[in-house]
Amino acid sequence: MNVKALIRRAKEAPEVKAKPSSNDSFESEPEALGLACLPSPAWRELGLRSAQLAQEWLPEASEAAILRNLQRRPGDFVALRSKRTARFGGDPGPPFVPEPLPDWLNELCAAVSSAAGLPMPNHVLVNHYQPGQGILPHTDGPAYMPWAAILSLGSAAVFDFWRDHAHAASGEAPALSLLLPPRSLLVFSEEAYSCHLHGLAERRFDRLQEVANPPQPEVPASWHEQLKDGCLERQERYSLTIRHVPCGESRGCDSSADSSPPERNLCH
Ligand SMILES: O=C(O)CCC(=O)C(=O)O
Ligand SMILES: [Fe+2]
Repeated sequence: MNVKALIRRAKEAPEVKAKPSSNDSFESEPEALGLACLPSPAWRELGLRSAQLAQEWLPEASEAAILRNLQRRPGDFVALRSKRTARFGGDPGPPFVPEPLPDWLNELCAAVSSAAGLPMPNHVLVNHYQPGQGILPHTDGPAYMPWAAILSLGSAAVFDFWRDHAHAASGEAPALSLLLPPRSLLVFSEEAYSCHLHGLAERRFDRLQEVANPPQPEVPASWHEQLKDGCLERQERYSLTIRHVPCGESRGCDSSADSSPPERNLCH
């Protein structure tokens, strides 16, 4: 049978909904994260103005709850060449087509907003990487307010900043390499957001010697199995890129929430 016939037959067949088994969590409600009273984070600025990192920001129980919430909804993800992604909050456009965030992501966004002193985020992109996968150097662009918060879950990975496209293509060392441990929150804005590129190399091992923030005073005992000759082996990692899509009249959505970034040239 050819492909057209297979498609016709699939369309004509009655829709059969898979019945979840009793231990299947697909139908269960997403969990709250318990983030109401997080202590103020200890931010560290690490070699690049307007980039700061809070290590051990998220409690382990909240990390586990986020991962369970994401694993409950495999249909939210699309597979790309080098990762899987799930988008919450709508198409950033333009035009921005806002969609409400699920309650547990609103809870996370409120905690990020209060920890980093940022406006309430309205958009979350989840990236799911297997060991060896990464994301090419890029900027997040003008669709968002000029800041991003990245929450890492499941594995540490090294996150690089590059001065510009020529630098990223030059084969030289990045302007800054940061170790993002699981449960850390990276926030970057202004120059670091608008001028620099950022990305994660597609490799299985990250060299700890090359990062601006090697583990202090020593590598945590729970990482020892992944540590070989000063290199840390990546595990499966999720990152949540938490941002705010401005919602001005010109973008075709609620102007009362207008928070378009001012036009400023920050790059030298
Ligand atoms: O996974 C990461 O840490 C980076 C994600 C990122 O740069 C993005 O979503 O734009
Ligand atoms: Fe990005």
